[in-house]
This record gives sequence, C-alpha cells and structure tokens, in this order.
Amino acid sequence: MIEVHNIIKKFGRKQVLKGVNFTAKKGEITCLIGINGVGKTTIMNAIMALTPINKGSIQIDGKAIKKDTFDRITFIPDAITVLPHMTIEESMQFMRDYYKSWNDQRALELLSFFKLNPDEKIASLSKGNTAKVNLLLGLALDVDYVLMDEPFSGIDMFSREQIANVFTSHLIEDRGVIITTHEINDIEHLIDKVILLDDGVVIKQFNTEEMREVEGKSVVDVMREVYQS
Ligand SMILES: Nc1ncnc2c1ncn2[C@@H]1O[C@H](COP(=O)(O)OP(=O)(O)OP(=O)(O)O)[C@@H](O)[C@H]1O
Repeated sequence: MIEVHNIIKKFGRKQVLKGVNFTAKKGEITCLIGINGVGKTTIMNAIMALTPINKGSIQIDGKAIKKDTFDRITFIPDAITVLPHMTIEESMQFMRDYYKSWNDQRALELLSFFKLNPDEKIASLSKGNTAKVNLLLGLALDVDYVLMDEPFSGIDMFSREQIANVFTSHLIEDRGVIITTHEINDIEHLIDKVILLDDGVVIKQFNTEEMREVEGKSVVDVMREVYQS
C-alpha cells in the first residue's frame, strides 16, 4: 500500500499541498482528481521522491521511500521521455538495458495490444500512439505500483478507449495504480477509489463501487456535488 501522510509542499511562498492524506492499495486503481494546478503532479513527484516535501511522510508497503523502492514503483509521466530519433524497438532495447525489472514478454504483449509498429520512429508517431508507447515502456516493468499522469490527455476517443482497455486486462494484473485524469468518463467504470482534491487538501475520498451501490451516485455525480456546491 502507498500511504501519503499529511504532506505539505511549498513552492517559494506558495503552499500547494496543505496536508494531503490518502492511501492507494495494491490491486486497486486509485484516481486523483482536481482542477488544473491543484497539485496532482506534485503528489506524484513527491511519491517518486522527484520533489522534496516540506512536511509529512510517504510510505510504500510500510517503508519510507528509498533508492531500492524504485525497483517496485514506476512513474509514467504525461510526456514521453525517450529520445525522438529512436524507433519503438530501440526505445524498448534502451529500457531493457537500463532496468532490471524490464519484462520482455509483457512488452511484446503491449506492443501487439496497442497495434504498434516497432520499426516506427518515436518522432513520427501520432499523439495517441506516442501515449501508447509511453504506457508500454512503463507497464512493461515488473513493479508493484504504477503512477500514471494524464494518460488520456489530448488523444482521440479510439486511442482513449484502447488505453482504458489496458486497465481491465491482465497487463495491469494485481498492481496498485495511481492515475490522474481530467477524462473521468473514460475510466469511471474502471477505478476503485477516488481522491478529490481542492485547495491543497483531500476534500473527499470514496470507493466507487460503494458509492454506486449504497448512494446510487457516479463519480461525476459526486464531483458535481463537491465542486459545484
Ligand atoms: N517547480 C515548480 N516551481 C514552482 N511552482 C510549481 C512547480 N511545480 C508546480 N508548481 C505549481 O504548483 C501548483 C500545482 O502544480 P501541479 O502541476 O502539481 O498541478 P496539477 O494538479 O497536476 O495540474 P494539471 O491538472 O494542470 O496537470 C501549480 O500552481 C504550479 O504552478
């Protein structure tokens, strides 16, 4: 389980995170939701220790984040990080050389799942296919937790559907996933837990199935209640 305890993050005098608390379990998809600039990416960066926090703590399976934690967790940012002159195959080779957790079989499955041509250069890919390669490179790592920042951002409906399908496939398996998205309609039916953020804190968190079954409300219903009240 990833446990985020009371984290505070300031950029200069601006306090972006004012005591954020939530947990994300293995085997579940947890979705961070909030308006632009609320601090979703900052939370992801804090979990990955890419940005220092001012206060609070983050634990992964009961242990503070350390170098060796990164064998167990991966971050898929909203922009591709491999070099544009590489082909997809070369970018996979790069990851294979660099990460001992690289799983070739899963990478090949993802390649065929997304119907990507391994000989195509990253620079010549459409936005949708670039997003798919980005996901492939992250999901092919054998790690327990995957963080995804805006995997649906700016891509067409069919690519969004294909990406959403990955969440229900064995390619995610029993991993813990934390995702940020503004495209809630695409994954509403897939997510287990929702964390609603506003003004630097978690204003509501709930289990989506419980919310549907007990209160008869969708994620969008709850978002309207919380953000438009
Ligand atoms: N390195 C930085 N230096 C200064 N301010 C920053 C830095 N990184 C983020 N911020 C500020 O922190 C706030 C939160 O940014 P963040 O990118 O985490 O928001 P977000 O919720 O992910 O937004 P979006 O939905 O637009 O992706 C914003 O006001 C942003 O300008």
